[in-house]
Amino acid sequence: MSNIVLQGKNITRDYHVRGGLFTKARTVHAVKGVSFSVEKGKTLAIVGESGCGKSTLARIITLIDPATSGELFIDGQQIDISKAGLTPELRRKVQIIFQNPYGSLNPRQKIGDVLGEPLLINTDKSAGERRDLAMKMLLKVGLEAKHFNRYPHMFSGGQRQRIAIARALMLNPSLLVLDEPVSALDLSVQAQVLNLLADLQDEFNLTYVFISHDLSVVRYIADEVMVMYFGEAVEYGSRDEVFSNPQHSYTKTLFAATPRADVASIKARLARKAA
Ligand SMILES: Nc1ncnc2c1ncn2[C@@H]1O[C@H](COP(=O)(O)OP(=O)(O)OP(=O)(O)O)[C@@H](O)[C@H]1O
Repeated sequence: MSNIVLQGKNITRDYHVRGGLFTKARTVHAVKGVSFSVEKGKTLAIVGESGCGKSTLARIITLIDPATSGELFIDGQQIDISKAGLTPELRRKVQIIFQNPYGSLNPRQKIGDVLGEPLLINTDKSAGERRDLAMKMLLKVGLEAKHFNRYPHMFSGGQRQRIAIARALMLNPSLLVLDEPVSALDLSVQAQVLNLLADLQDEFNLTYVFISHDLSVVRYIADEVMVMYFGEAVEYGSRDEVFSNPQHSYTKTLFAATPRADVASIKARLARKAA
């Protein structure tokens, strides 16, 4: 059996922007024929500067937005990406985590209910089973039992991202798309959340697509790296290949502009934790 969880072939997305009083109508080629594949238990990082098309690609992979053309396969099954919307089966398999989880947490819902909701909607588990599984997951992501009955505003940014991760895992997905998941967090909290993601990946054999503009984070988390530039994948390979021998002039410029201190700091923290 193939070990590929996610495969994209020639994915393209054009946006038609209507003209205004002083501007002409135009087409934005946000994603231009991008292909990739990710094996089970591995992380593909998609990196590039603002506007390069990485979020558009994340929204296509999670069927939040349709593609203009191209093919997408999840667990070997071809998905119709010409229109948006996940089927119930795919909703179990594919989950997305955004930069700011607060926007997707209902301020009037207690965390226990936030975590139980995917089970309520997608399974026929009893209230007691949902409660037990929600509590288990809460502890798994490093939160405490006392947090179960608290509301989203009572948590820090890092804790909210842990809640979002816990909620995403409630249905045992095979693929997690993480769109700038640590960008809004302080560096020390970033390291903790990255560490948690790495632990969960090991434990559940999760597959990640990790979208980031931050090379130091990508260097830590990725197995494979795809660099996007104006909608195109200009570089694609294993992390070590891409970082040690970048081929495209854009990648070289991007790397030259990245401070190395961040990587060292994150690694040092992770090493301390592991010790
Ligand atoms: N709904 C839309 N309508 C028109 N153009 C869009 C739309 N969404 C994105 N774009 C354009 O598509 C291109 C890619 O945008 P996208 O958000 O995917 O980039 P990004 O690399 O994720 O940037 P950022 O990190 O700032 O979100 C940009 O030029 C953007 O302006």
